[in-house]
Formats: sequence, C-alpha cells, structure tokens
Amino acid sequence: MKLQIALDTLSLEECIILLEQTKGNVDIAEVGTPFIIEEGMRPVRELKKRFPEIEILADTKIMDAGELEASSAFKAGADIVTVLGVSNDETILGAIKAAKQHGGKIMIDMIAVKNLVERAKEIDAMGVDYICVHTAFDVQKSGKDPLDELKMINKVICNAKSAVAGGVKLSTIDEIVEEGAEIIVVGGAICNAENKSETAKEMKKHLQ
Ligand SMILES: O=C(CO)[C@H](O)[C@H](O)COP(=O)(O)O
Repeated sequence: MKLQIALDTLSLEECIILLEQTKGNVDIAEVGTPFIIEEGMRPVRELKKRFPEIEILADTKIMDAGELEASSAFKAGADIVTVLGVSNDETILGAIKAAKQHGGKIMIDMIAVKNLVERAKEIDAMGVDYICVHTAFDVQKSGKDPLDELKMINKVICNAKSAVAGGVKLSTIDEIVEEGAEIIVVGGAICNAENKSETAKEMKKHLQ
C-alpha cells in the first residue's frame, strides 16, 4: 500500500521542503492539476531530478490526445500519468501506448464517471496500471467520500490495481486501509495541516 501526496496548492519550494522532511514516508509525489495549470511540467522535472527515489505522478487528467499528452508528461520525468475514465477508449489506449514507449504507468481517474462498475470493467480490460475512484473536490462538501466507490471497483477489477482519492483524512484512512487499495492519495489533509510533515508521517503509519 502506497501513500501518494497530492501537491495541489503549495509552491515548488514548499513541496521540496515537505518531501525532504517526509523522506521514507512518501511513496508517490503527485504534481496536482492546479499545480500543472500554474507551472506546466516544471515541477514534474524539478521533483524527479531532486527525488529520483520517489515516484512522480503528473495529474494531467487527460481527456483527449492521450498519446501526445501522456508522452509530454513522461518525457518531463513522470512515472505515472492520469487520464480521465470518461474519455473515449481511443484516448486511454493512446496513453497506454505512450506509457509502454516511455516505461511509465497510467492511472485512470474515475472522477464524474456515472456508470462506475461497467466503465471500470471496460477500462480494466484495456491494460491500465491503476483505476482510481475519486470524489471531486467540488462535491466533497456534500459529505460524500470515495469508500463506497472503492468497494464497488474492488469487486470487479482483475488486472489493474485500485487507488482512492478525494478528501481522505486521518479519521477515514483506516476504513480505506481495511477495504484495500494499492495507492491512497492524500492532498488537503496533509498540505493544509499545521504540521504537514508530521501529518504525512502519521498517515503513512496507518498504511499496511
Ligand atoms: O485531484 C485532486 C482534485 O481533483 C486532488 O489532488 C485529490 O482529490 C487529492 O486531494 P484531496 O485529498 O485534498 O481531495
């Protein structure tokens, strides 16, 4: 079970300090979508250079031009690139092709997918590495969390590994661990905490 820190709102300098302080506890550093919108692939390049031992995930949330866009992120140093589950199959297959060319991995983000079980089965058969259930930031306020969706995909995927994101915090991590997921993504609960590095270390302790 891996801990992925979603770096959405911190500066590059703050991210570097956090990753230095949490060495050994963070498995995957996610360059979040807002960060990519602000800075492009620069943080992907910089973090890969400074932390070669940590996997870097570029949360590109690709929706079209799968091969082209995934290739850009892999060339910048990403180990894992995200593609939206609502995309056309051609987009996902293009991203898988790019991953094979660059020795990288594809995570499919199931955010806003309505027919979750059916789509998870289809995507699982395509040969992606991870399928991630994700409660959108914009709907977390309604109290929704991703555990029920994790249970649904865990029942049907056979090839990909599951991942989970969306408002995960210390009070909800144990039930996710109990259900099982290869990757647990935590953003705000660490990055908005008063003591970010201690919170990350505490989170990691809960993972098996
Ligand atoms: O991809 C994202 C938003 O679209 C976030 O990175 C992901 O949801 C994790 O952050 P948080 O734990 O704050 O929800």
